[in-house]
Amino acid sequence: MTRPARIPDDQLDAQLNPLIATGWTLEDSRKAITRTFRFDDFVGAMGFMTRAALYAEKWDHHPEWSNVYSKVTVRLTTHDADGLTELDLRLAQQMDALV
Ligand SMILES: C[C@H](O)[C@H](O)[C@H]1CNC2=NC(N)=NC(=O)C2=N1
Repeated sequence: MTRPARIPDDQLDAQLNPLIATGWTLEDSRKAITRTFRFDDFVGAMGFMTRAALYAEKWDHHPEWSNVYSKVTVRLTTHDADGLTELDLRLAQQMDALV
């Protein structure tokens, strides 16, 4: 399968703007974005992870994430491209749409 290329650095800020607005932050030398999602309880957090996981599988693009009770911390990057690609932006947008 063809993997998307890393988004050129001079285009990154413009493309990330809508995600920065919802709480994503750029990290790791501009190679990853992270956001912490907070829910009412563990069931809310697990429901989010379960729904997001279906998109991760469908798009063959998987988050790095951790869960502590009602909190889910997500880090998105494309390992194959060693940086951010459109797949990360798409998954981030989808996660935003789930909350
Ligand atoms: C073989 C398989 O398509 C690859 O390993 C996929 C799976 N999921 C992935 N997820 C992420 N976040 N980055 C990748 O490079 C990646 N590669």
